Amino acid sequence: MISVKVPASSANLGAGFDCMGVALKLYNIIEVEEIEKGLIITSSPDDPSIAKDENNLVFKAMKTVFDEVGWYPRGLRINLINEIPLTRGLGSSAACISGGIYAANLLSGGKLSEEEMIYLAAKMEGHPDNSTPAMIGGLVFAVLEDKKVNYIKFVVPARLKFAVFIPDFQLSTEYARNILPKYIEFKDAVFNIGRATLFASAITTGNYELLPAATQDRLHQPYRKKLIPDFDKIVNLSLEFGAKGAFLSGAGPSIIALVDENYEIFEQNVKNALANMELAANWDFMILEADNSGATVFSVQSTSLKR
Ligand SMILES: Nc1ncnc2c1ncn2[C@@H]1O[C@H](COP(=O)(O)OP(=O)(O)O)[C@@H](O)[C@H]1O
Ligand SMILES: N[C@@H](CCOP(=O)(O)O)C(=O)O
Repeated sequence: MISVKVPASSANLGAGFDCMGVALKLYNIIEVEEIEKGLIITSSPDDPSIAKDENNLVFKAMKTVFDEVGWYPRGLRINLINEIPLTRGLGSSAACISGGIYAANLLSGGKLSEEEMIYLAAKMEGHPDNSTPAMIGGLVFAVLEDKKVNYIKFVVPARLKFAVFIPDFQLSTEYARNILPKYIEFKDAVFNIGRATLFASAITTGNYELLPAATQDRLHQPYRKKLIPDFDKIVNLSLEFGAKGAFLSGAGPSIIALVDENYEIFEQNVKNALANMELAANWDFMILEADNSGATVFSVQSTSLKR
């Protein structure tokens, strides 16, 4: 049996719609083994939206690898141990896709290179901003081209923390993409290019004072925040308590605030504020570090199946 550990991810990071994302230290574990025949899928905790048949996202990702390399297991057992909350903008689907591809490649003899796995994952997800950090870790700048992903991985220092606000309601990425406008104004494109470029420079040079300005966005947040009650309240309280920027995580509904050395005071202030605020939903709060490793083998046990 092969166990793979794959991180959550937060995409966009303010201005970098579909091209910037970071892996976070919150994980799913995918256990896979070849069996005599059939497909057995188990999951804990279980969730009705996790398919137990060929529609399961991890299985679908594994199948793209088997089709690519022309090797198929006789049967397959998949066990999912999920820590990443579903449909909250923390890359649960990208974790399934990148983790499934990584596990299938190991099971089928490691024929695909890292670059090939990154490309397959981004193609399946439709954008490379979650799948690439889920695969290789770090904070990634990535563009999906015809046959490859062009990307740069930045190893995030432990000093930078990601304060994550997770509400008790879901928002599917598909829905949150469909409500975006087909066209945007030239000035809004210019606004985002400037901020995304500034973000890339500021984060990689440690100029965190620039991050509140560099994480402003006009491409997706103005539209999506209407679907997230109290979005502005949470962003504003984070900035008041000294966050270096606060924005929607992926397509939402989770919100991320960037915090550096003073994260313990920040955490205390936020917890007190959340306990005393009138909010439409319940919001979970946790402080995470970036994961700089991506999908990794957790354990390998030899299987009794003989070919
Ligand atoms: N652990 C899992 N196992 C199987 N499918 C999953 C798992 N986690 C997420 N998914 C699938 O991904 C969907 C959520 O994807 P998406 O809407 O993109 O949200 P997210 O922001 O969490 O990636 C779920 O409805 C489910 O179909
Ligand atoms: N760039 C995508 C990112 C979606 O991330 P997810 O974690 O919500 O799946 C978008 O903004 O649609």
